Amino acid sequence: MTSSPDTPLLLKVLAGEATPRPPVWFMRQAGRYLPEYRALRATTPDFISFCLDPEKAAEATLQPMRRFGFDAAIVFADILLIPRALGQEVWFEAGEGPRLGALPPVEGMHDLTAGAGEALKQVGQTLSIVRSQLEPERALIGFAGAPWTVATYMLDGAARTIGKGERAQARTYAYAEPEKVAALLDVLVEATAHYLKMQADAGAQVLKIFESWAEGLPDDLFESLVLRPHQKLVGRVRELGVTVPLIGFPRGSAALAERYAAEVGVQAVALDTACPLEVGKRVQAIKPIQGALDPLLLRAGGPMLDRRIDQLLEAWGQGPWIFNLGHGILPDVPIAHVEQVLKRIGAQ
Ligand SMILES: Cc1c2[nH]c(c1CCC(=O)O)Cc1[nH]c(c(CCC(=O)O)c1C)Cc1[nH]c(c(CCC(=O)O)c1C)Cc1[nH]c(c(C)c1CCC(=O)O)C2
Repeated sequence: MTSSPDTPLLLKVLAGEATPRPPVWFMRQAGRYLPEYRALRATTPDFISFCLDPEKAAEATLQPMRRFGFDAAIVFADILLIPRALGQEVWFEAGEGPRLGALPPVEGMHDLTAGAGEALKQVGQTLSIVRSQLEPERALIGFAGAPWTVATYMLDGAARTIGKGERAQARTYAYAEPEKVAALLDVLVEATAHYLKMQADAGAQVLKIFESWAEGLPDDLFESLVLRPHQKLVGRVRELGVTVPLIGFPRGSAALAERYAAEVGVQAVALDTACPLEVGKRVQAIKPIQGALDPLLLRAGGPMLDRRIDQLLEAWGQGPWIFNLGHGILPDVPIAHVEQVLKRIGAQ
């Protein structure tokens, strides 16, 4: 099917159409590197309350679109809204990141299946506001954390290791209490499927699944904690009638990325910074890829930045590819470096 001139580049790539340049958006493109974000954020210091204020969250989503004209907007929200909606306390310590209260018993968790639950309806409102203000040629992305990544936060709770690469506590549970962890993942699959459906109904044209903690897993755990739950989630999302394309991001698992691409029914695979160009090419032979500029190179800028963009264009530019970072943008990235990238790609 050929698309209209208004069809966003991102949707064209995800549908397998050739495009004159890769679509560009950045993970965490809304956020602290933007002075306008810092000013808006200061009006609601509590981060969760900010995420659940549809007017403010929509404004934060649109800020980077106005400034840079990225090809896609990603709704301003957080993966930790799901544990909160399920009944676990979530808060953010200034300068330290997320903290979670005691894990409620799986049987007692709130049911999110009816319209994704009251605790998340604001995210749908944010999406509707953004869609009504976004030009038709820009895509709107909704998202959720993948079951294992969200589970690591739920299991690690207030532990000091939270947010560290090892996810030591959660992984120990995965070995010591496999049935309990499997039951938690099943609850998350179901809740997340309904949450993603609600987002598609509210105007999200693409949905991204963030598996930020796929890193460092031995292959048997990768299978039980990542591959199988992603397959279940994709299956449930489709059963619920969602037709929009899905992007999976199994961060830190380049060695297993081809398997992920072949075995999980997402439409595209997002690759992280450490994924070799050769591996990206092999994944690209299976389905469209997204990635994977080093966020630290974006911070550094200069000729090395141009050189790497050229390398990425050379390696991946002929196939279906969405230009992005390998992980989130850092708060101290100079705005001029973002502009440098967009110019080099031909997007500005
Ligand atoms: C693991 C994870 C989280 N949240 C998210 C992930 C997966 C992506 C990844 O791996 O980075 C996803 C996320 N979080 C946020 C977005 C918004 C949309 C966008 O990408 O612009 C998205 C897509 C806003 C946010 N989420 C958060 C901020 C910063 C908080 C602030 O503005 O005060 C933003 C803009 C807070 C957050 N939220 C989370 C952490 C660990 C932190 C603290 C770290 C930090 O401060 O950067 C959990």
